[in-house]
Amino acid sequence: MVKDCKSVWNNCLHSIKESVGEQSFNTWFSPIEPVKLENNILTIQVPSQFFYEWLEEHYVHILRKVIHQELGPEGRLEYSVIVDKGNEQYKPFTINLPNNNKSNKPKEQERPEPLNPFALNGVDLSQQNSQLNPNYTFDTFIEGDCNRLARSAGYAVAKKPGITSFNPLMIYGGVGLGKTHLVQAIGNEIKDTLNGKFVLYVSSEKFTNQFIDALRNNKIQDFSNYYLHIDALIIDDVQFLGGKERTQEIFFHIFNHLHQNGKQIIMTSDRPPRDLKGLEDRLLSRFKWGLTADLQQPDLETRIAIIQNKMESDGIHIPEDVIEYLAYSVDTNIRELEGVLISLIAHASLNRKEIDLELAKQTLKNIVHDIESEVGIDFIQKTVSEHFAVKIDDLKAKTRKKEIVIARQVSMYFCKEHTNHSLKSIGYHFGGRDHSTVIHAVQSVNDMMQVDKRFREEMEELKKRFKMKKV
Ligand SMILES: Nc1ncnc2c1ncn2[C@@H]1O[C@H](COP(=O)(O)OP(=O)(O)OP(=O)(O)O)[C@@H](O)[C@H]1O
Repeated sequence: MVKDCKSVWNNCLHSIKESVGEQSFNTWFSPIEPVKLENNILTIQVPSQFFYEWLEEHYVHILRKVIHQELGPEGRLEYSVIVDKGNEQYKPFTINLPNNNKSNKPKEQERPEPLNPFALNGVDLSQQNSQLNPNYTFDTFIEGDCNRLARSAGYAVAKKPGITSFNPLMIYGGVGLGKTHLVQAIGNEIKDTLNGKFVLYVSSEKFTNQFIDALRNNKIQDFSNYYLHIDALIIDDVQFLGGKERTQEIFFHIFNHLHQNGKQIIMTSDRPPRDLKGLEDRLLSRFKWGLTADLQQPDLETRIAIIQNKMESDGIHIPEDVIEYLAYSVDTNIRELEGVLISLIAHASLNRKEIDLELAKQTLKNIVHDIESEVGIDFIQKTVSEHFAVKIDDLKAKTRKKEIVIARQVSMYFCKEHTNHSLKSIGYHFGGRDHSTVIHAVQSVNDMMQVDKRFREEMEELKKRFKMKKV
């Protein structure tokens, strides 16, 4: 009896259905079309390269088994894959399923109806925007020591997406330190300079939810097609993917595809890749392929510049001493600083008052009290350096001049006494010194206070300054 491709494939499907779950069957096998059967080779048509890769990775053993069942040990399977090259027509060709390590040349196939690469869950997303906030640009992102590397790497990527070795670019840092702002600035810059590029910003949470929806609605193909057509993918808060195995799996394939095709991937995380929990090793190792750059807590000067810039762009005038007061008081993160600023402005406008130091202190008493319960390292460095008449920069420099060494040790001592910073973090704020230097400084100051009455009194005076800072 002569076998035809349809009946052979139907028999294969029958066996496959018994081995895979219903959802997987509907997602990965229902869309397949048998194309022909020649010389004991069954050719099946799959909607995309991605689809082929997925089958190859997840179902190759089942496919091989059912083909051998149907066509005997010499039976083979070939794929016909629909390939989309940007705006060109689909150009189908055939890929050989690894079987007995034989391979065939690609063959042309007709595709009845092209897929819409921008359709996701029934919605045509080509009409939607990139989810980028136009206010998050490089112009509004203030540069400081805390973000210099991340910013300049981001700028390089924005000018040549997919071309620099910073692919992927991973930006990490604590809450409210500007990760989203920076990666969106990169996205906006790519869109501005490279017209027509498809840039997408998506949070990992949204990506996960879209994937779950696609699974539920049998739209995995649309989901993957959509993501595979992106020129620059910005994915925020990847730590959120931890423990979500299936989402990681599809992200892994999307990542590989985009990377192999020279597309740019930009990610953010609240911690460095080595500390990400619940992420597969193969994904983590890819995260480290490009460049990882961190965002640190901004120093005083950067905080002042951020406030000035925001007020300028909002057309609001705030006196210098108020700006400095706010910048001193709120050294945790920029979102908090912005929150305090908004409260102050609201308070002034509701009560029809001028913004001055008094109003700032009054209005922000409660908020600032919480934040100021910890005196900042910047404030200690400033106060101590003024007291000893040395430059703040010298506290962080290598110089071993006696008066500077003392000022540095005293500053470290107060940082240890009055802040919650770890020894390591304190050392970091003093030119990257290690924790043993901080221990030594604290010990030296304690020793000096024991033997030198004048020094002890001086220290008592300084201590009051830190206490007075609390409102
Ligand atoms: N360097 C900067 N210059 C100007 N504004 C900044 C800077 N860094 C952060 N901001 C502002 O601080 C706020 C918080 O930043 P953003 O939302 O980007 O932080 P995040 O690190 O993504 O926080 P989360 O981890 O909570 O998502 C935003 O309004 C942002 O514009």
